[in-house]
Amino acid sequence: MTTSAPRLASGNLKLRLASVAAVLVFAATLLVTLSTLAVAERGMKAVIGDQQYTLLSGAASFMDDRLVERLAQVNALATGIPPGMRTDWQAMRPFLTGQVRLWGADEYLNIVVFDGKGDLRLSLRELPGPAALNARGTDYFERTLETRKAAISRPIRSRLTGNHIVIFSAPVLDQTKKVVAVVTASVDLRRSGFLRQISNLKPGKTGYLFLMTAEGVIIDHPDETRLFQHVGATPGVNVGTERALAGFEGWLEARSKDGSDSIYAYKRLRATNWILAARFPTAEAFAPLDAMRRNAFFSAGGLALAAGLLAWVLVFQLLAPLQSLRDNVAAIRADDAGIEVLRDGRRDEIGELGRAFHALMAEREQSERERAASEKRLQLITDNLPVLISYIDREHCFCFGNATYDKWFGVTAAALAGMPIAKVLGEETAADIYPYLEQAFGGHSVTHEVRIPVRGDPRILQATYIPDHQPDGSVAGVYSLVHDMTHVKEVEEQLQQLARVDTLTGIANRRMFGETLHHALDRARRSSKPLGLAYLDIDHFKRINDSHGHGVGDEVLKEFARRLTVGVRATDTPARLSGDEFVVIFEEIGTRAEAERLAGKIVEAMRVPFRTSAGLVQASTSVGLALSQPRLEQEQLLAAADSALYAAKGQGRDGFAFFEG
Ligand SMILES: Nc1nc2c(ncn2[C@@H]2O[C@H](COP(=O)(O)OP(=O)(O)OP(=O)(O)O)[C@@H](O)[C@H]2O)c(=O)[nH]1
Repeated sequence: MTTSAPRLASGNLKLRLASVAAVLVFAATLLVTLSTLAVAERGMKAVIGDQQYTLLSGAASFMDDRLVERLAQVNALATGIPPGMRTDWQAMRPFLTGQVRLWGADEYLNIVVFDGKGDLRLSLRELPGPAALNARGTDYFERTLETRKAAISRPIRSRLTGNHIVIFSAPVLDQTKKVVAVVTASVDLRRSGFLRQISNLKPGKTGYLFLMTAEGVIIDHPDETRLFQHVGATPGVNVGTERALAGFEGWLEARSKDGSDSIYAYKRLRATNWILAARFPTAEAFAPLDAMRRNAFFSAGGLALAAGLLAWVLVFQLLAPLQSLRDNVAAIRADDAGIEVLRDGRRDEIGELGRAFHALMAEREQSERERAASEKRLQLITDNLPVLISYIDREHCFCFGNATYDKWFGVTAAALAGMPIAKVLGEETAADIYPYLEQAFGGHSVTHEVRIPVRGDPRILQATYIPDHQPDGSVAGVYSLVHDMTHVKEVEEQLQQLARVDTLTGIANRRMFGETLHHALDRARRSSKPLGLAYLDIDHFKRINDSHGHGVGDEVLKEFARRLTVGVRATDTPARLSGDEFVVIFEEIGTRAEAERLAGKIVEAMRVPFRTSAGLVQASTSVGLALSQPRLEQEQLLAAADSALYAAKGQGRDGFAFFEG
């Protein structure tokens, strides 16, 4: 098992997953809490806003009631003036005083009566200013005159007293419904208890109510400098008030001109169309909410932290089996444990994973065993083959080699790995085989022979190089198969030798005769010394065969060849051409006489009876002689000798004849 493979990842994944789960749970809890808080805040704002508006509506209704009540009161005073008294200012005073006393209230600053032209006719209280006053041009007087109905003035700063007042006016009509007098009752807005009462409704400690006309003139405001000022007189914009002037009623959140956020509520008075407004600074309104938010934030944070921690612990525990699976796999890889530890896992997906691993590794181990066995078999075969098997890389070094290298060169397989060819086979041999190797690296299978001494014994080896082609077409290395051809070569040589020797007689056969004659003729031409050729045939050999059998015939042939061999010079070559036909090449014969002498010697030698298994056999031979000439071809020389033989036969056999060209 290899140990160079990358190590298994450490337990970071478990830690990371647990941390991610913890952070997610923490974030989710915090998010849920904060969004719930946001919803609660919105709800609370609505509650506060609605509450403000309800209170304001109550106050407005209260003011309306008071205004209408007073208007009715003044109207009742005016219409209650007896007909004879309507322009009798003197008589009117005690009447009015009596009536006002009846009301039992001190709510009016003064009751003043103007005539139809607007001139002041009667004042129940003493006026601090000039006695001559005219009401023409005032909004309440003109409106009363015009509508002949009771009216409420816009808020006014009294020219007489400097008080902030409103005036309730009612017409006094004569029988012709003409306005003959206008009764007015002035009310000090701020002292009458009319605003004071509603100011008790101010929201919180920093909130307040304010009142303005439909046109935006401030009637009541805690900041006295703004009284009777238009709202626009203070720089800045209050969106709420702008909208209220445009007709909005209800509550909203807006930024005040001083820059702080507030809840504003607006309600119009029915009697005067004035706008009663409440401002409740958000800072105070939501102070409890802020505390609540802080508390909620901390408790949510705590809760989220606890939940996150819990998630962390749970995920850590859930992943523990995965950790143990990882540890088991690591132990298996380190050979500290067998794969069996994976089999008996939990009954869940991780256990499944372990069992799947086990199955996979069992299959792997099985195929590993099979591969090892097959490799062993192959190793056994290759190591016992009388063949060198190796793989040579591009650096001309052996990558591996079989045991034959050890047997032949004394280099073990372990020592061979990485060893250069030159070191194993010798520099010279290596130089001889490099060209063939290069061809193999070029992508071609190559076979060549090489002579290498193996354990001191010169051997002829045949090497075959097979390129190891890669998928990309390159050649990574070369498989080398080398076998010893020495014995084959020897046999081959023997065979070749055999092919040149006559098997029956052991002298040269026709083939060797042809080769020898060829070379002998060359030599004869170079030395200018002619050679002689004798063509021999055993006389009536058929008869010997016929009378003694073929075996005896063979014995005669063998003896004939032997006598021929011993009867000639070492430089001469006797050969059997076929059947009972023989030839002898006499090199450097010199003369015809010499040739005839030799032929005569042969004829003589063959007359001696042949000792055979069938007893002595008498035989003789006829010889045809020819001498080579410079321009005479081999075939012509042979034909000449044959022709001479024919002549010798014709002359009665047992003798020789010379070719007479
Ligand atoms: N025993 C034996 N006989 C052979 C062999 N080769 C050829 N013969 C026989 O040798 C005889 C040769 O006969 P020929 O050369 O035609 O005639 P011959 O009887 O020698 O007569 P002449 O040549 O006219 O003197 C034939 O009968 C062949 O069958 C052989 O290897 N062994």
